[in-house]
Amino acid sequence: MAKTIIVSNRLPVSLRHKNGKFEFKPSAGGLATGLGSIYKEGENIWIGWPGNDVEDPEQRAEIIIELHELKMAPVFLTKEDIEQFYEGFSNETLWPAFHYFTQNINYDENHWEAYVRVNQKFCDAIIKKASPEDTIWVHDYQLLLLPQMLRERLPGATIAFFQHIPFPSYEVVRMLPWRQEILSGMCGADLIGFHTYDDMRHFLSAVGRIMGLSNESGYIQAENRLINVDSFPMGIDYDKFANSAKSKNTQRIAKKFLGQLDDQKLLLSIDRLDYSKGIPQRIKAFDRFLEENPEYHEKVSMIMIVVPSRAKVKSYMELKEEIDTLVGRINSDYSTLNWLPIHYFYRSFPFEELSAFYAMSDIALVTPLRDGMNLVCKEFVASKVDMKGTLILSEMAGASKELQDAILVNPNDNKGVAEAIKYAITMDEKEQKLRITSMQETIQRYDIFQWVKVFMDRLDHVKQKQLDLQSKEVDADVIRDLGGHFDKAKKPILFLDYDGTLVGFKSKPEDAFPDEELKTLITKLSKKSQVVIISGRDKETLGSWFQGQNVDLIAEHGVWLKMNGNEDWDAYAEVDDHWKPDIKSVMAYYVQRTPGAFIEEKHHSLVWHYRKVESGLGDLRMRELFSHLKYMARGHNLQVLEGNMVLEIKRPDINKGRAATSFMKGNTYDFILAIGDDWTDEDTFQAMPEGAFSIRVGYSYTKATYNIKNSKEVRYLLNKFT
Ligand SMILES: O=P(O)(O)OC[C@H]1O[C@H](O[C@H]2O[C@H](CO)[C@@H](O)[C@H](O)[C@H]2O)[C@H](O)[C@@H](O)[C@@H]1O
Ligand SMILES: O=c1ccn([C@@H]2O[C@H](COP(=O)(O)OP(=O)(O)O)[C@@H](O)[C@H]2O)c(=O)[nH]1
Ligand SMILES: [Mg+2]
Repeated sequence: MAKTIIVSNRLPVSLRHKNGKFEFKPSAGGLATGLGSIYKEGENIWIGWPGNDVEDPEQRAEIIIELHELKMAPVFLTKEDIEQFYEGFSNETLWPAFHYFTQNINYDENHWEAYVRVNQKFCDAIIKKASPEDTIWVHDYQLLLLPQMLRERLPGATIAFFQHIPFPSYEVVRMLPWRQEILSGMCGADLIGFHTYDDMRHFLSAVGRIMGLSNESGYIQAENRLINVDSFPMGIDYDKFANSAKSKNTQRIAKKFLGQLDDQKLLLSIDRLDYSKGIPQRIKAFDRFLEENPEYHEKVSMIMIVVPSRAKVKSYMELKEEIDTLVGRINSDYSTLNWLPIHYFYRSFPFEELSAFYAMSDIALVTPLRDGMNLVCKEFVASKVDMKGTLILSEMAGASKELQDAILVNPNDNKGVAEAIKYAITMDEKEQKLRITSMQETIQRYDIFQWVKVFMDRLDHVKQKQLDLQSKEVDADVIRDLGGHFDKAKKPILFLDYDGTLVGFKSKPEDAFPDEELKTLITKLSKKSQVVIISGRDKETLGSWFQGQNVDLIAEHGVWLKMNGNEDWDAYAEVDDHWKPDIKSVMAYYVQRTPGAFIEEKHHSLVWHYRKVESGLGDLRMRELFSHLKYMARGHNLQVLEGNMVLEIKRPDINKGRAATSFMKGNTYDFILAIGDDWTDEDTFQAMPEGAFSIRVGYSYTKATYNIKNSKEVRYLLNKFT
C-alpha cells in the first residue's frame, strides 16, 4: 500500500545525552503536531536527524529500534556533517541569504560539498524505505537538493516540498554560486509550497531567470513534468493552545507567576536566539519607550524568552553577547528594588509554562527583521481566551499577511515600535476584543490540520493534472501506432509548423534556418508523403529556406500558398495593409523604450519581438503594448495574439486552420497528421477532420490528440516514417 514519508532535517523528537545514556525530548514547534496527524497513520513514517551526533554503532542500533516504535527513522549526521552541512551551509549560507542578511553569507565550497553529500545521505535513507508509488514530503532549506535526487531514483513517486523560511528576491538568489543546482534540486518536486505569495513569486521569478522556465499561474512546465508552485500559510494547533489557556493547570501556573510580579502590564517576547528575530532592535525600542514615558516606569515590564539555537555558529554567539549587554544595561539603568524592566530567560520552557506566559501577558511583541511565518504570534492570539490582549507584529513576518488586525510595525523603525508599545498599553478593551476576535477567526479556520489538508489536496490535484497530460504523451506505443497507419496509407499528408516544431527557438529569428539534418529528413519524408510546411513566417524566408524541396508552403499563417513545383506564391487572402502605419508607430514607440525589442513586418501582420529583452521587463512592456494594441485593433478589425516571446497583430480571418481546410478541399487523404507548438497551431488542430491526428509540442493544454516533448522528439518521430 502506498504510504506517506515525511522528511525534515530535524525529527519531531531530539536526542539528549544524559549521564552517558540518551533520551528523546519532543522538538519545539508546530510542525511536529501538524504532521503528527499524518506520520502516525498506517505505514507512514518520518525520516530525519535525531539531533546530536552518535558515532557508536551499538547506540545507533538502539536508537533505530526506539525510533521505529515512534514511527520514525533516523539519518545520523557525523560531527563533520553537523559542522559543514547544518551549521555551515544550512545556517551560515542559506539561512542568512534567504533572510536577506547578505553580509552574513559564508561562501564556502567545502560546506557546499557537505550539503550535497548530506542531501544524498537523506536520499539514500529514504530510498531504503520508499516504494515508487509513495508520497514523499520534504521540508525546508536544509534539503533543497533532495527532491531532484529522489526524482532521479524514483521517477514516478509523488514528491512535495515545503519551505518554512522566506524565499528571497532573485537579486539575492543570484549571489549564490550554487543557484542553478539549488533551483534544479527544488524542481524535482511536483508541488512546491511557501508560506506567502511573495515567497512564491520570488521563487517563480528566480526559476524564470536562472533556469529559463516560465510559468502560467504558478504552473511550471519542466521538460517532461508539470510542477505547481503555490502559497500555503502554515497554521497552529489552535484548539491545543485555546484549551490549554482555559485549563485549570495553566491558570494555576499563570497565577503563580503573576504572584511573583507586582501589578504591571506585561509585554511578552519569545524567539529562538536568532539575528533574524530582531531581538536587539526590540530591546532598543522598549528602551526608548521607557525613556520617553517615565510615567510607565514600574508599571510595565517585559518577559523575554530566548531559546538557545545554533550556538556554535559565530553570528549567533555574537548576538548572544549583544543581547546580554543590552539587557544588562537597561536593567541597570531603570530597575528599582521592586521593578525589573526585562525578565530575561535564556532557555526553553515546557508547553504548560509557555501557555501560561501567553495567557497572562497583555501584549506580545513579535518584531522579527524577517521571518518565514512566525508561529509564536499565532499561539499568543489563540491563547487569549478572555479576548483581552494586543499583538504588535512585524510586517516582515509571513504571519503579518494574515493578521492585519495586529498593530503592524516596521521592526527597523525604533520610534514606530516605541509608539506601538504605548498604543498597545493604552488600547481600550473594546478595540482589543475586536482585533483579537478577527485574528482568532483566521487562526482557528486556517489551523495546522487545515494546512496539511489543503497541501495534500493540492498535491493530488497536480498529480491528476500530470496524469491527464501523460496519457496524451507520444510514447513508443503511439509512435508504433502512428507509424502503422502511415505505412498503410496511400495518400498521406503532413501539416508541419516550422518554429518550435521542426527547429528550436533562437534569439534571432533569422538564425533558425533549417540545418542539414532537417533538410535530409524533409527530403526523405517528402518521398513518402505530401508535406505542407504551415508557418507564420513571411513567404520570402520560407521560400528561400525550402527552395528545391518537394514541399508545399503556407506562409504568414495562411496568407500565402506556394504549391510544390510552382515558382510563384498565390494569395489566399487579399492584401490590405492600410492599418499598418498606425500600429507600427505604436510598436516603434515600445521598441524605443525597450532595449532588445524589435519589429518584424510581414504582409498581413506586424510582430513585436521581446525574446532578447531583459527578462521581466519584456513581459511588462508586452502587457502594456497588448492593452494599447487591443484598443486600436478594434477600430481596424484586427486581432492581437500573444505568442512565444512575441506579440502579433493581424487580420482575424486569416489563420492556419482556415488555410489547412482550404488546402485539403477537394482531396481525400487517408492519413492526416498536424504538428505545431503554439496557439496559432491550435487553429490547425481544430480544423482537422475526423480521423486525423494532431500533436502539440510542449505540455500545454491543447485540442491536439497528443503532446510531445520538443522539436528533437518531433524529428525522431518523423524519422520513423521514413
Ligand atoms: O532546527 P534548528 O536549527 O534548531 O531550527 C529550528 C527551526 O527553525 C526554523 O523555523 C521556521 O519554521 C516555522 C514553521 O514553519 C516558521 O514559522 C518560521 O518562520 C521559520 O523560521 C526552520 O525553518 C526549521 O527548519 C528549523 O528546524
Ligand atoms: O520555550 C519555548 C519557546 C518556543 N517554543 C516553540 O517554538 C516555536 C517557534 O516557532 P516560530 O515559527 O515562531 O519560529 P522558528 O523558531 O521556527 O523560527 C513555537 O511553536 C513555540 O511554541 C517552545 O516550544 N518552547
Ligand atoms: Mg511554431
